[in-house]
Amino acid sequence: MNKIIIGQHYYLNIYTKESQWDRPDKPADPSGNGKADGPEEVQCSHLLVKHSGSRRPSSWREENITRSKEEALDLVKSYREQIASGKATFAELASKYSDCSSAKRGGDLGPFSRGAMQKPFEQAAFALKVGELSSPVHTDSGIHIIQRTA
Ligand SMILES: N=C(N)NCCC[C@H](NC(=O)[C@@H]1CCC/C1=C/[C@H](COP(=O)(O)O)NC=O)C(N)=O
Repeated sequence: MNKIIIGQHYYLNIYTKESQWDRPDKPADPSGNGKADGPEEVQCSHLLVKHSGSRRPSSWREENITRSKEEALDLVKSYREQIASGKATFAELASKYSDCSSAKRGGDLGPFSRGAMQKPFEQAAFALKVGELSSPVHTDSGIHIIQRTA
């Protein structure tokens, strides 16, 4: 049975909601990543470029997608460079060029937990800080750039 000592302070991490008697030895991490296993849920936008090897080589943009994987990677790299350099916004390019129906929402996939997306996508998404842009990510769908938005 835990002893309650009247008047003894305890410390509450307002981000992870964890409490402890001992004085914390470092400031709490506002991203709530104080937990070893990171966030429960993230929100991301993505720009998907499909290729002939995609699990479904078709999209709202193109009935039958025949570009090679190499061509898709070149496109993804050029889009990433335009976004990273501020020449274009993520939403502008995703809404024009993404081979996913989320293009209509500037690439927004909404919030999702682990288990919703294909593993390579999930691993990359959960490793991003809010606002961060991923490197090109390969899944069975094609090649993605991911931006974590929440
Ligand atoms: N929960 C939300 N918002 N939607 C369900 C997502 C289902 C999930 N989808 C993916 O993993 C691919 C890669 C990341 C985004 C994504 C989008 C795909 C890509 O296009 P497709 O290869 O399907 O033609 N279009 C929709 O599913 C899956 N487990 O297959």
